[in-house]
Amino acid sequence: MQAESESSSHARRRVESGQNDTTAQVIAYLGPQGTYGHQVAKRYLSLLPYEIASATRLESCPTISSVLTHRTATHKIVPLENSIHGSVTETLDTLLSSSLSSSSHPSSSSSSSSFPTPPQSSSSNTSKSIGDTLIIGEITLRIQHVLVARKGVSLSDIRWVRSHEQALGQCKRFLNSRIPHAKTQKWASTAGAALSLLDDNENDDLQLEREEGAAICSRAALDEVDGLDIIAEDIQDEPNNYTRFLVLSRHHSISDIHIPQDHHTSPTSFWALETLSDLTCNQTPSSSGPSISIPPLVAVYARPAPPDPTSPNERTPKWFLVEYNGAIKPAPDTKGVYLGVSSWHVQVGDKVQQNGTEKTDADVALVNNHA
Ligand SMILES: O=C(O)C(=O)Cc1ccccc1
Repeated sequence: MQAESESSSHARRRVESGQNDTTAQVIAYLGPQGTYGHQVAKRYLSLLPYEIASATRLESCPTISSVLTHRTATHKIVPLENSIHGSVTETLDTLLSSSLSSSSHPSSSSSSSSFPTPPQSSSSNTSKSIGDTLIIGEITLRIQHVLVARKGVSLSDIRWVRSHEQALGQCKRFLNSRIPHAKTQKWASTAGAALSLLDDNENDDLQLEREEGAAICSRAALDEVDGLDIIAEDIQDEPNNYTRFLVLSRHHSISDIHIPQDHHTSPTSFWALETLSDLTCNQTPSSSGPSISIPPLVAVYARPAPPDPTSPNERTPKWFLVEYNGAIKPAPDTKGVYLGVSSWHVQVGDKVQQNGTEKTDADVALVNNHA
């Protein structure tokens, strides 16, 4: 593992002074090995200073929510959004539900308060955020999917395809045009779906025939298993297909966060909000009405919230994950729950040069093409 000089000496000082117990570092990711999350976790590990990386292990979790609610992980990797299929709903739902609830969010009922003003301690009102971890950075991974099946199975045999719902959504065009009769089945992860094709004892409600099944996963998933072949490659709807993964860490204080060299970007802050009116701040009365200032928004991700039993006829309530430009740290009267600042960004995989023409079905490479 390559150490980065500046950060390594910083880390060494911390290790020597006993500030950090580097023996218990865990990076939790959506497993099993061979998922996209696993690739990102390995990349993140390679960015850590040597002293920290050598005392850090990767830990596979069965679902995205179990990554985020992992009690002891010091680092967590979760997908946030994809350039083709959009938000990763399980990530949003877990971030929002573990941060927001009427009992754990006393400020939600107050009618006016000022928006978070710059910094004090970043952990002051964050105790209910995801296991005391905060967002610290992000890694964007280029995603190229393959279709895999048991050895000897060809595309014309396929009657069902299983994968993570993001992967199924990113390959819709291929699925609809090449195997339109195939049923799709959501699975917890891409690599998990691939592995399941080999499991003869799997309790399968749909009674699916193994020889008629395929899974969408990364090429790397096949490094971990024997018995599967690639039957089509590069099957995502766009060659430029990217997923943005969040990196969360226990090390909240800026002096403890390792910022990979050359990867600084303008910071963005993440907040969980119960209502969009919590966006407003600094409401100062004036002759023309209240002037409302909202920090520059990068994105608002909305998800259904649990229904409110006291007003059953309300429109479906929503919760929001909001991303602001800048490092906006919590103040005591802050509305919403602070989830951290992404202060660095690593891009894995180059952008594909496109000549402006749309990808056709013929561009999808079929391997063992008996279709
Ligand atoms: O299932 C995986 O491999 C994941 O890491 C989740 C995912 C699935 C598809 C695209 C990006 C992330």
